[in-house]
Amino acid sequence: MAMKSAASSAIRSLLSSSSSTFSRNLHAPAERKKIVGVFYKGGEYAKLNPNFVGCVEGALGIREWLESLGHQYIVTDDKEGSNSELDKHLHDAHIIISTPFHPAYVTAERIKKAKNLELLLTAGIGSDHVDLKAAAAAGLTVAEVTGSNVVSVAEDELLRILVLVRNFLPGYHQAVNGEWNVAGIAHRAYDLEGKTIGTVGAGRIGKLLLQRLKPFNCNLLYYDRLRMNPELEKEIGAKFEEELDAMLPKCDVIVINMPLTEQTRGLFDKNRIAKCKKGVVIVNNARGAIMDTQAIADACTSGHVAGNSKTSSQKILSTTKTYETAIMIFVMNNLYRLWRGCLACATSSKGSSMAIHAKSCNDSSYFWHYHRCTGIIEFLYYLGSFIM
Ligand SMILES: NC(=O)C1=CN([C@@H]2O[C@H](COP(=O)(O)OP(=O)(O)OC[C@H]3O[C@@H](n4cnc5c(N)ncnc54)[C@H](O)[C@@H]3O)[C@@H](O)[C@H]2O)C=CC1
Repeated sequence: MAMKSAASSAIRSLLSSSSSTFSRNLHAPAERKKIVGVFYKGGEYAKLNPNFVGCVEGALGIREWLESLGHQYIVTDDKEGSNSELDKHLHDAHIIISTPFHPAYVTAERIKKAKNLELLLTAGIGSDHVDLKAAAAAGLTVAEVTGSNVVSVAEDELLRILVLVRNFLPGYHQAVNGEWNVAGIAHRAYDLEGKTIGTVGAGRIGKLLLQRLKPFNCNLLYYDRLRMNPELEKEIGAKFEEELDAMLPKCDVIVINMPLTEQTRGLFDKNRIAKCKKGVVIVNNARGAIMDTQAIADACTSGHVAGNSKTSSQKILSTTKTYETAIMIFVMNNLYRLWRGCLACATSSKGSSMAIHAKSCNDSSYFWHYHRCTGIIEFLYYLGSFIM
């Protein structure tokens, strides 16, 4: 209910907005649109929290609004293969909404089938599930809600660093199994204080992580194609590294916070992992494909990497046999974090200041719109500009 009333007030304030994107579309003739939302099933958990809207049952809390405007809103979790519910609706869908937690992979083949498609909207961060070149060629707009869950993610990264550096998991398993073997934990449990921690990518999430790490009295480094302004760098207390390969051997902990692009796919291959300090802890917050799965599994096996935490979708869990094997072997030093659908529930309702980061693919060179908006409003703003 809270989300629904937030949505209604957001829409009311958007209607009074004089923004060019919005007013352009307000003057366009009203057309009944077909919107397909692809989310994971909430199941029993959907009933536990009325604000848990990021699932099929919650439908992002926008069903009432969309239907009151005469639009058709199909919501499904069935997205794989040509017989999927998603594919059944592709031919006449105008808008597809998806999340990185249960991504609808919009391939060139799907784009070709979707003759009416106008907007691919991610209720979250990252558009790597969309074939951007094919979307650009088809004149589609691809938009994501940059900044939407960055605090949740930065806090989660801090948690994962601590879990691995403090060697929390074996202790947990001992407690659960009624064991007491202090040496089994203590031989590789460390303090964060005094450790060198480097983030590869220091954008919204990377910066928040560095800010959170400052009180731990660590030596903080960052590598990014863009350097922070000197005041911010000083405030955060992190040192800029111009070369990734020069930073890696210095780090006890490496956190990956950059998007998956053509430049970053496979960035952490065998050779690059070999450049890291022996016993390094790696927390990959970004997409799995930045890391060579076999290379990281091998490095865990050899002990070159002492701890590894990655985010993953279920698909990767169930299909990457090699890595599953590695998980079995290295259950103690691998922390495998499943993406969580905390987005719409925990973060957007806070109404913190955020930005829409929309890639408008009207020609082959993307140009970028930036709108400063508030929480869930940014998502509705972009959707509204296509349907009202
Ligand atoms: N695991 C999770 O639950 C989540 C993961 N993410 C992932 O985290 C990534 C980062 O998110 P944000 O910090 O919000 O993005 P952002 O766009 O604010 O920051 C990304 C940073 O990476 C840098 N960068 C990009 N390509 C680079 C390259 N080739 N070389 C050097 N630096 C490069 C950019 O300059 C920028 O500073 C997302 O793209 C997404 O894949 C985001 C949200 C949730």
